[in-house]
Amino acid sequence: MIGRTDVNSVTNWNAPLVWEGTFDPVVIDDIYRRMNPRVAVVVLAVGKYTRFLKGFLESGEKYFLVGLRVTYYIFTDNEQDVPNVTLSEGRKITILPVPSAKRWQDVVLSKMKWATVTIDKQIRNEADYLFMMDIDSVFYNRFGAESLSRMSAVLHRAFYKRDQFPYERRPESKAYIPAGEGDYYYTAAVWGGYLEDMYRLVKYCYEQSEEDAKNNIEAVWQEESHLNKYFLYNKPAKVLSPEYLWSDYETPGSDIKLIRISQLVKDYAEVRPNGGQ
Ligand SMILES: CC(=O)N[C@H]1[C@@H](OP(=O)(O)OP(=O)(O)OC[C@H]2O[C@@H](n3ccc(=O)[nH]c3=O)[C@H](O)[C@@H]2O)O[C@H](CO)[C@H](O)[C@@H]1O
Ligand SMILES: [Mn+2]
Repeated sequence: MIGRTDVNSVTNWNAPLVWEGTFDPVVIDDIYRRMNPRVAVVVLAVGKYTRFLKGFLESGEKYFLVGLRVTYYIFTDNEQDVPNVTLSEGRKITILPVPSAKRWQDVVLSKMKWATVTIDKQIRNEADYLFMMDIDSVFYNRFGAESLSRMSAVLHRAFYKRDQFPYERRPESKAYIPAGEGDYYYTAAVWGGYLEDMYRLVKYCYEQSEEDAKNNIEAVWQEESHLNKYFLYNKPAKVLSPEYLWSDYETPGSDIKLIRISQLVKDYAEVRPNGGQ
């Protein structure tokens, strides 16, 4: 392995910043397969978003933590639409019913509530690591054990080359970050870590957004704004490059050697209950 000289492979707080070429997949896989951790993946598929389940699960079986134990926790208001996907050994699906919603904003915020409640009730006894993921995504390449840590966050592809970030700037919101602060902007569409650390964080996002709701305010990027505030003051143990969440809307530059997951192109107005971006 030669390493990389065209990108930073460490953050300014000395956490690893993971890019293709900065780790040896064979060595990492060997270490983690011996430890054999149980990994939970929490996804919501509410309303028309059940259409994304098939592609997500089938590609996940090909590329996501292959050889490790994975349970997909699918929160949906439409159980009948969950496809029958053949899973590899040691992997399973758990379906959890949630109510339908009138606003997409309520769905994305409710991720934090359902994750908190279900970790308490069930997942705590079934997993060592937990990932939160958007369902409108497909795996294109290896997303392996190099992604695991106490807390791993993914750089948002639209902001990793910038120094201006779309944080919540209204002091009235719990997600408020003052101007001039902040080192990175992370996506809320993929993040993961040790079960108990993730529990603390999803609960934090849930409670902060509840506080905001009481004060009649909603953070500019919903749960993503609260997540970014948490990570500003509680640095992730590992940062994953935008390889770990790209988007089919955009062609990557030469620093992205491969795309591991990508968000699909979708008709926002058609797929969301209340339309809109
Ligand atoms: C790449 C990225 O940064 N993505 C973020 C961005 O995503 P997107 O604009 O891609 O949001 P989105 O429409 O994918 O919604 C996020 C997720 O919520 C679920 N869902 C949403 C609506 C619905 O009617 N039914 C349903 O199941 C589903 O799992 C979906 O993947 O903005 C969202 C809201 O601020 C979240 O922060 C996402 O993580
Ligand atoms: Mn999405």
